[in-house]
Amino acid sequence: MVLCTAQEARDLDRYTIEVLGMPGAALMENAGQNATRMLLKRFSEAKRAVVLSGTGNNGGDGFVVARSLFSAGWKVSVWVSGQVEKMSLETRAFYQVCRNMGLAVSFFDGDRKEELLTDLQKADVVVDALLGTGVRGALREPVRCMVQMVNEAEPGFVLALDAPTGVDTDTGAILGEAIQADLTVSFATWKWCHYLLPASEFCGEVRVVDIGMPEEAIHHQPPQTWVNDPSLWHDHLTPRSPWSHKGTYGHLLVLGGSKGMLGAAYLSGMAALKSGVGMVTIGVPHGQEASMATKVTEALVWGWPDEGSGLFIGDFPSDWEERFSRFHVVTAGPGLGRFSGEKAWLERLLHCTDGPLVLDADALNILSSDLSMLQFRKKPTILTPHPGEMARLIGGTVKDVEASRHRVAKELAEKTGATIVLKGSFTVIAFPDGRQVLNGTASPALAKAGSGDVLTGVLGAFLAQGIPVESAAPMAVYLHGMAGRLAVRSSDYSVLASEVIDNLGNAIHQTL
Ligand SMILES: NC(=O)C1=CN([C@@H]2O[C@H](COP(=O)(O)OP(=O)(O)OC[C@H]3O[C@@H](n4cnc5c(N)ncnc54)[C@H](O)[C@@H]3O)[C@@H](O)[C@H]2O)[C@@H](O)CC1
Ligand SMILES: Nc1ncnc2c1ncn2[C@@H]1O[C@H](COP(=O)(O)OP(=O)(O)O)[C@@H](O)[C@H]1O
Ligand SMILES: [K+]
Repeated sequence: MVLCTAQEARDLDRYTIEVLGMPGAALMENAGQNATRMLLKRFSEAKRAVVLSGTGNNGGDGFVVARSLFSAGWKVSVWVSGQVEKMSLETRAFYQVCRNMGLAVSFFDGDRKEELLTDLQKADVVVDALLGTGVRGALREPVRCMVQMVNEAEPGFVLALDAPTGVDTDTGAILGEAIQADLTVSFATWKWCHYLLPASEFCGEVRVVDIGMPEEAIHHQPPQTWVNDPSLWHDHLTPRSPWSHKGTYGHLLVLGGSKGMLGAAYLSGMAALKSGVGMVTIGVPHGQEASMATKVTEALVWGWPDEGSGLFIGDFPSDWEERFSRFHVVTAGPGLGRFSGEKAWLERLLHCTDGPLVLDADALNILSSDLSMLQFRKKPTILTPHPGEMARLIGGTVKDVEASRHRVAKELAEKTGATIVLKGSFTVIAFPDGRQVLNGTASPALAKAGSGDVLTGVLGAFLAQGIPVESAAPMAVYLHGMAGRLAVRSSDYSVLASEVIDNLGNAIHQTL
């Protein structure tokens, strides 16, 4: 499913209407009808509704909802935030239909506050059709006053059409005040405000409905962002062939597991094995080999120079060249630690890894000192920072990252040529060509140390199975999030990273 900026949504509408010849009124009718259907699913008995309509096309959707609820036997009153003369052509047509059918339509210019407030307080449902993607700047009167009154009246249920009035479609900022919705029905595509904070907290549940926009419009002018779902990568999640063997599914090297952080590399390695990779070698400092070997029996363990410290040192093992030719993918970071000679070590790793390379955790912190190291890479590099690591990579703060996570991820991907997986409650995957995928499958159960190490392993495993990064990254993030949800038995307080690993099989099975 596509995710649009306001401009992209306008371009899609324009192409559908002006090039494909679809009447704008038909789209508006579909939008209003499908939003009404969502409401009628929730309320089996006729209720009292107040519809607040603006003079733009969002208001037109509101008039369609008002008429449809009225026809379904609801008591409906409509309040309009401007004059008839200001209405767009289609909106005016649907306003006229409401008048012709005898619906109560009032105009609000700030004078009839008491009347509007009483109406809002009596309503079971308020439909917000004041502003949609056409909003510009801080709310002006009388819209601002109407928004404030809805929030004051605290109606039982608020349905917002396309977006709650008062949120900026593209930045997710609040334009002074915003309507607190219970349900937002978005038309044809997702919009950024449904994901970005603080706007997303005003949307309530978000459902996207079809408005009859032909797929052709989306193919003609593909937006830059997609919401993660299996249709993006399902072709690569195929049943395993009965003729396959371990060599079919790739060999992954996991580098990490320094003294005191053995568990991180273990989690990555186990997650990779549970995600179908054929073979895993875990590279740990020499002193850690025995402990790792007793912890994981299914992986090979390879000792790296450590000078007896249990930490990596800035050297490679003598047999690295011969070994490296056998690995299809390398992941480095979980439990890697910081060590002397680390920058030269990472530079060498970037040079000698001939396949995809996933960098996480301390590998990212080492990289932060000099992003130009990435310029040598010919094969895909994937960086999987959490917001703290991302802040170090861009030389900013976590606040900068969280205020605009999609923008910082896109900029870093374009600047470095790497794929960026910026983790969080909504993980953003940004590709160097500007495309992005936003993930919504995760769970706060994953907000616990070790979850990121699991993701690194899942991603490494899919890449090692030959899945291109454009599919492997969204696939790994989606299934990791789903496994996090499936791991919740009693409470999301209690989920362990190892339980997320145990549920990867269920997540894959449910998606296959
Ligand atoms: N034909 C189409 O293009 C379709 C559009 N659709 C609806 O149309 C909406 C977009 O319509 P529009 O582009 O007409 O825009 P809106 O209806 O979202 O808003 C435009 C109106 O809001 C006013 N306005 C903008 N910023 C304001 C502010 N800060 N304070 C007070 N008033 C403000 C403008 O003066 C204008 O009158 C979508 O969100 C969707 O709901 C749907 O009906 C589907 C089809
Ligand atoms: N509140 C949340 N909702 C959904 N996913 C989350 C949430 N908090 C964390 N996650 C996910 O959990 C993982 C945490 O990764 P990270 O912070 O690197 O952990 P660690 O390095 O300790 O393993 C990421 O995939 C992130 O997207
Ligand atoms: K709205």
